[in-house]
Amino acid sequence: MSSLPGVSDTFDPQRWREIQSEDDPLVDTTYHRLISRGAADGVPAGVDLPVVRIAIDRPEIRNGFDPRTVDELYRCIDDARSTPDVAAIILTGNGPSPKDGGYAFSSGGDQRSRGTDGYQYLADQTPYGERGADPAGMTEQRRSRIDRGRRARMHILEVQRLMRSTPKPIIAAIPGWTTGGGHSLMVVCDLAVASAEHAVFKQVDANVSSFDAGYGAGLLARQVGDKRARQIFFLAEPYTPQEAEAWGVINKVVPHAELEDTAIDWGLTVATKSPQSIRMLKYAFNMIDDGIAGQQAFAGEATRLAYMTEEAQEGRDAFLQHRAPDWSKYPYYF
Ligand SMILES: CC(C)(COP(=O)(O)OP(=O)(O)OC[C@H]1O[C@@H](n2cnc3c(N)ncnc32)[C@H](O)[C@@H]1OP(=O)(O)O)[C@@H](O)C(=O)NCCC(=O)NCCSC(=O)CCC(=O)c1ccccc1C(=O)O
Repeated sequence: MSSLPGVSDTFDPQRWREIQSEDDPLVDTTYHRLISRGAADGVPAGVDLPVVRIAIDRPEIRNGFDPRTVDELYRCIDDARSTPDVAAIILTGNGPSPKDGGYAFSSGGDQRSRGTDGYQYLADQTPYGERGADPAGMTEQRRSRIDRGRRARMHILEVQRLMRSTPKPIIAAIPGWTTGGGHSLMVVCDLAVASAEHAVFKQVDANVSSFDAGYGAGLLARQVGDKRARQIFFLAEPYTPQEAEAWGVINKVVPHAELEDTAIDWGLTVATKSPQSIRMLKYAFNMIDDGIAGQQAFAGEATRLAYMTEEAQEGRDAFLQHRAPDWSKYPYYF
């Protein structure tokens, strides 16, 4: 775990305030809100800016994630998703490792926590959802079944779905190794910038008998083309940030020292755009690959837009006033 406030060598503590929960403190991740430096940001120093930074904070194991890490990622992304003045989210990995100086975005599932039916919480970790679900009088058989289901998880996939349905761009800032489930998280991010000196990509799933056959493989193929995606998975060879950029896996390679500033600049640039346009565009980009779930997300926002029209308000008012709606003012646009 990194010692705050210098959580990473590309992290500028002057630009961030920590978001922490006293009741349920984050252990495996860090969560920060961008704040103004004053004149350089055009608003008084210390004022919140519309970008957050979420980082896996397990540099000793190349930011591999276990079930608790996954719970925390979910909590942080959900908080950022539902904070109305946050426009963009940076997802990264803290580092370098205090053990050997290695950098990582994420090495994927913590293989030490992998059991026979999923990834296991350690004995001292409280599985998310444990609270309030322990009815008295439970039989031993039922308790054992529930415990087993709670303790063996595959829920990084829930994080992927949350990232996908979050109507705000998620920017991967990639300081180093990006492998396995970490590679898949990067694929699900909307934009990605990587360190020229330290980023290395390698899709190792098949080396350890795992396979992200969802977004990790399917969306990657959409991004880089079918043959290249097969190469990345079947050969599991390391590839460079320059190759990642050329193949379309990431958007840009920058000097390591500029990694987080570039991600911040992109986040702040997104924040200058129309929130409605960004929301509709993200869902539009997702829709073809997400099937009816993608259509539902886009359609929900279309419904919100429709609710803003006088025509929709006439429908609501007519119902509440026990009268027939009067559509006569509204043309059949074509
Ligand atoms: C990432 C490496 C290529 C980096 O290599 P290197 O720089 O030489 O460092 P190392 O000396 O190997 O590593 C340093 C240190 O970290 C430990 N470590 C690294 N990665 C992990 C990890 N994933 N789990 C546990 N420990 C890890 C390593 O053992 C060293 O420890 P020491 O004590 O110092 O020896 C290289 O490290 C590497 O290849 N790592 C393993 C990558 C890997 O196998 N990842 C798992 C792939 S499978 C996966 O991610 C599936 C999870 C998932 O997303 C998923 C998919 C589908 C359904 C559900 C799920 C889910 O819910 O999880």
